[in-house]
Amino acid sequence: MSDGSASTSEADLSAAWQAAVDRLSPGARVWVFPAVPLSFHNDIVIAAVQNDLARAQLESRVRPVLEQALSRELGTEVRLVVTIDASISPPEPLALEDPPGRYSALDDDEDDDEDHFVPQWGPAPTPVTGRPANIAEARLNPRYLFENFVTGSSNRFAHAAAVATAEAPGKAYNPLVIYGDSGLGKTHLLHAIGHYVLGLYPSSRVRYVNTEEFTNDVINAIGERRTGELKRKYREIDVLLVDDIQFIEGKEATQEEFFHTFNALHNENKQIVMTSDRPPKNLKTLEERLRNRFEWGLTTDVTPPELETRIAILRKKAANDGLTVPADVLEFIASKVQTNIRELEGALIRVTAFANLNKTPVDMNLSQIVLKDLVSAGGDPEVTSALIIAQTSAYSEFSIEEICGTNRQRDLVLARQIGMYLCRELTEMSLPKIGQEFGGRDHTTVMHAVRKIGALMTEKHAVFNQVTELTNRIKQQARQS
Ligand SMILES: Nc1ncnc2c1ncn2[C@@H]1O[C@H](COP(=O)(O)OP(=O)(O)OP(=O)(O)O)[C@@H](O)[C@H]1O
Repeated sequence: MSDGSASTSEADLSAAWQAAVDRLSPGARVWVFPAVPLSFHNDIVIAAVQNDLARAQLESRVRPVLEQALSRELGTEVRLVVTIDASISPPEPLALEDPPGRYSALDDDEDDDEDHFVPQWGPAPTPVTGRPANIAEARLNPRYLFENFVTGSSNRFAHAAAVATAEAPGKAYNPLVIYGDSGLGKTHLLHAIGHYVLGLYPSSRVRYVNTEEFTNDVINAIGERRTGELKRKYREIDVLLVDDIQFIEGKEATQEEFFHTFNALHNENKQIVMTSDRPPKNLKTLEERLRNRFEWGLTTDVTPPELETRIAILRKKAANDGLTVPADVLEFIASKVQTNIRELEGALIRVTAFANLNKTPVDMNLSQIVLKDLVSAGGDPEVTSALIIAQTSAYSEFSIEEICGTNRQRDLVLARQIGMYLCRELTEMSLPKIGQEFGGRDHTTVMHAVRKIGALMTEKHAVFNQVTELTNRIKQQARQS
C-alpha cells in the first residue's frame, strides 16, 4: 500500500488499520479497540490510546501481532508507537449492532429500558466486544471497567484477583468472593470481570445478578412452576456474577436453589464471583454447606481507600466526565469523605453541578459552601428510607401513597425520583431494596432515577435546590430522632 517513506492519508491508514485488526484473533482485538491510528510516516505507525493502562495492555499483549498485521497491510515492515491522548474517542467495535444511546436529561420517562446502563455525562464508555446478545444478557454497566478502577493498597489484591479470574474464568479462583463495606467498589469489580471476559471470549455467556433479584426469580419460578426456566437462566452460563450475597441469609428456598446452581456451575468449571458486605464465615444464617463452598476459592476484601487513592479516584472521575476541578478542591473533597466512594463521587457531582448552574469556576470557596454539611462536625446521622419518603412527601406535598404509587404526573415523577436518588445517596440500601420501598419498583427504575437526578442537578437550579434542601431537612430530622 505504501513504502512508508511519505505520509499516508488518514483514510488509507484507517483502512489499513482496520484490515490489520480484522486479521487478529478476537481476543487480541480487545486490546486494539481502544486505539486510534494517527499517522504513518517513515515506517512508523503512531496510534493513540486514552490512558496509560490501555497503552500498557496494548504493548504487552498484542504489539508484535499487530505490527505484523500492519506490516502486511502497509506492505513494509512497520514499527508501532503508542501515545496517550486523553481526548481521542475510540471507534465502536463493529460487533456492537445497537449501541445504547446517550441518556437525555430531558426525557422524563421513569421506566425507560434500563438494561442499557448509560452514563450521565462525559465521554462514551470504552466499548466492550462480544456478541450483542451476550452483552445484553450480561447486564453490565459500561462504566464499570477495570480501566476506570483506581487501585491503591485498599483494593490492590481484590483488583488483581478479579483480573486473574477474568483472564482465566473457572480456572484461577472459583469462587471468587469480594467483601467489604458499602460503596467501596465491589459491584464495580464484579462488572469489570464481566466486561473483561466478554472482551476476551466474546461468545461466552456472562450473567450479572443481584441476590435480591435471584431471590425473586426463585420465588416466582416456584410459584409459577417454571423451575426449568430458572435452571436454564442461571446454569447454562459460563460466568455468574452475584452481587450482595449476604441477602441470601435466612432465605431457605433461595439457599437451596443457589446451592444447586453453585454445584452445577462449579462441576463444569464455570466461574462464580460473589460480593458480600462481610466474609462468608460471618454470614450467620447461611447453611453450612454453602458457607463451606464459598470458601473453596479465594476470599478477598476491599477496605476504605486512603487519601491518595481517594484523590486519584476523584481525578479520574473528573477526567472521565470532562470536568475541570482544581487539585486543592479534589484534595478538599477527598479529605472530607473518607469511607464511601459513592459519597465521594456524590460530593464531586454536587460541587461541579453547583458551579455549572451558577456559571462560576469550581474553587475552594464554592466547594466549602456546597459541602458545608460534610464539613460540619458530628458525623452523618442514621437515615432510613421511611424518613426519606416521609420528608419527600411533606416537601413535595404529594402523599406517601402517591410517592410510592403509579401515577406518572410530571411533578410527582420528579419527587419520586428525587426520593429514590436520596435513598441511594443517604442510605446503604441496594437498588432492588430501594425499588421495593418505593412501591415495588424494579431496580433498573431506581438506577434510572439516580442517574437522571444526578444529571438534572447540573442543569436545573430548581432540582439542585430541591435536592439540597430536602437533604438538609432529612439530616436535621434524623439528628433529632
Ligand atoms: N477503586 C475505584 N476506582 C474508581 N471508582 C470506584 C472505585 N471504587 C468504587 N468506585 C466507584 O464508587 C461507586 C460505588 O462503587 P460500588 O457500587 O462498586 O460499591 P459497592 O462496594 O458494590 O457498594 P454496595 O455494597 O453499596 O453495593 C461506583 O460508582 C464505582 O464506580
